[in-house]
Amino acid sequence: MSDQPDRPDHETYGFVVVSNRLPVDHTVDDDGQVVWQHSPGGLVTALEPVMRANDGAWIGWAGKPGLTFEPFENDGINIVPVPLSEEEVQCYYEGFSNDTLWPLYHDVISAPTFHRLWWESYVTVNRRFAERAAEVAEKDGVVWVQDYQLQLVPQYLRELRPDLTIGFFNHIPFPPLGIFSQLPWREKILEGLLGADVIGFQRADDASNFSRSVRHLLGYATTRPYIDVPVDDESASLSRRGRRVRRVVAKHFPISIDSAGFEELARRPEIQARAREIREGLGNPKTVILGVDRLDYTKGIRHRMKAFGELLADGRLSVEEATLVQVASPSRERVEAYMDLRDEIELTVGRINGDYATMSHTAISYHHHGYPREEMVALYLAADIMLVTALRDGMNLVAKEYVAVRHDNDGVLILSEFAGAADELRSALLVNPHDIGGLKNTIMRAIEMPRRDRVTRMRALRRRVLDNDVARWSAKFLEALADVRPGHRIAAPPKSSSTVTSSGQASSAQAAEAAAHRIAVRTASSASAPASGSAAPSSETNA
Ligand SMILES: O=P(O)(O)OC[C@H]1O[C@H](O[C@H]2O[C@H](CO)[C@@H](O)[C@H](O)[C@H]2O)[C@H](O)[C@@H](O)[C@@H]1O
Ligand SMILES: O=c1ccn([C@@H]2O[C@H](COP(=O)(O)OP(=O)(O)O)[C@@H](O)[C@H]2O)c(=O)[nH]1
Repeated sequence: MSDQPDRPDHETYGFVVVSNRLPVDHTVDDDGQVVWQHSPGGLVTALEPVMRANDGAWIGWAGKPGLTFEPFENDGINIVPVPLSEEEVQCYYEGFSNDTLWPLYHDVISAPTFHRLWWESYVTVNRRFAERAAEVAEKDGVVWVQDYQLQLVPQYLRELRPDLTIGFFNHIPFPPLGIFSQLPWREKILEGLLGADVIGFQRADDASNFSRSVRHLLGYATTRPYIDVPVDDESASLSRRGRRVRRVVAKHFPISIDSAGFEELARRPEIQARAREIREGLGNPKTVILGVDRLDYTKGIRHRMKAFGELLADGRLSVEEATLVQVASPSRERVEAYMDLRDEIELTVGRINGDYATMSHTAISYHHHGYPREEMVALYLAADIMLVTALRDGMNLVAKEYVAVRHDNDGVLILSEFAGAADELRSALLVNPHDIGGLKNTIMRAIEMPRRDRVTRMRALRRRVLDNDVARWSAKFLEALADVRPGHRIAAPPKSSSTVTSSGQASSAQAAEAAAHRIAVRTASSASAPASGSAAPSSETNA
């Protein structure tokens, strides 16, 4: 156990976020210049505004193997990179994280692979992230660990720095006991997570699945939302069974987006003009249907194409009436299941377009590309129907973004009941994507829905998304952390991002303020870092 020295010889922070991915990826452009590009996925979308509002540090991997960087500042965020070797990218990231845990935690839609070597790499990398967090966290600080790639970090970090308050948030589903039990290292994963003070999940079902696994596999007592973890510490509190325990909270905190930020973009004239241009480019079909996903087998892209293709085949739709725009942003491209999926989808797009497209209208406008936020907002504005058909999804922020930008109160959201967002967005048209007949009927219902009904539904959806934004999510999580360690001084500053709710109130600010009253706010020490975006690689490494 190495407690943080009172005066470390490097920058430390009162609030530290640890995630596999940093908000920026290291890329090199055609002229050989280093460009820090926005990283893919919802985790980054959600955490960026939280980090911008707080003077903390973000620890993570820069998305390329073999590179080491000094800490730097990018766009107002202090970045502390953790290196991964080529072998670790293969075994820890592509292997254990994305070919073992990802399919296992998403209903085994694809078969998970179990390799002992991958597990060993996962352990090694989790230790490295924990050690880096132990170095940069201020005494009595808050460390907030993110997602399934880092489930052992809370335990290792607690061993290294018992003074810290540790949170963990799982962005993907937590599977039912029957599925989780397949994992050869299941107890180790549970023990790893239980190093945290608060373990957050997207849905109430995820939290219940986790508590049930703890009860059955570790035999610890659970009383929702608490889990009593036995400890060898005479100062720890006594449980009802007379054992010394540390009390951990496991509950749901549905993640969200910077709703006001998205709405603000949608009100810009140039983005509205771009939306019109997109529709014109598609030949002005009566209805534009939009899908936006990482190219991932959990997203049900095949199912939605099957449904759309059948509607064209049945003659219930024509390409003049409806175009499906599918953005499939590149993801995990070296994992076999993702390569197979890409082949299958692109074959399907080719077939459907070959059969039904005309010289003036395409059936599916397919884009294997990652777009910047402004273009995403223009696409959302251009779309009459947003089609989210995930077979299983932690949350699905795309659904919330679509709602946030529709300040005209128009547009229809079709949402899979297997996406976490379906727990909150009950006024969407909810679908079971496995039921292709039902999906086809729902698409037709959305196309034919009278404006009055569309507006009623969209208004209700917007209330949810504007009131429950990402600042409120982080404030609630940090508040739960503060409650778990009463009397313990927490150095996290939970400031809010600027947000106005549908009712015109500063909801996130209020939530954050409430949290702030319960937490002794202390300003984190500031980072001395190279100028914004100017980090230079200090060495090549095979970490
Ligand atoms: O980092 P990658 O391997 O490229 O993957 C991108 C991210 O995908 C996952 O996102 C999840 O988090 C979202 C926000 O909570 C949620 O809406 C979505 O349902 C999840 O799938 C993954 O969990 C992240 O760790 C990845 O960075
Ligand atoms: O071309 C794209 C495709 C997606 N996204 C963003 O990626 C995130 C996807 O998050 P979601 O929770 O829907 O799914 P995930 O990819 O995290 O599983 C959303 O913020 C999208 O706006 C983006 O910026 N550009």
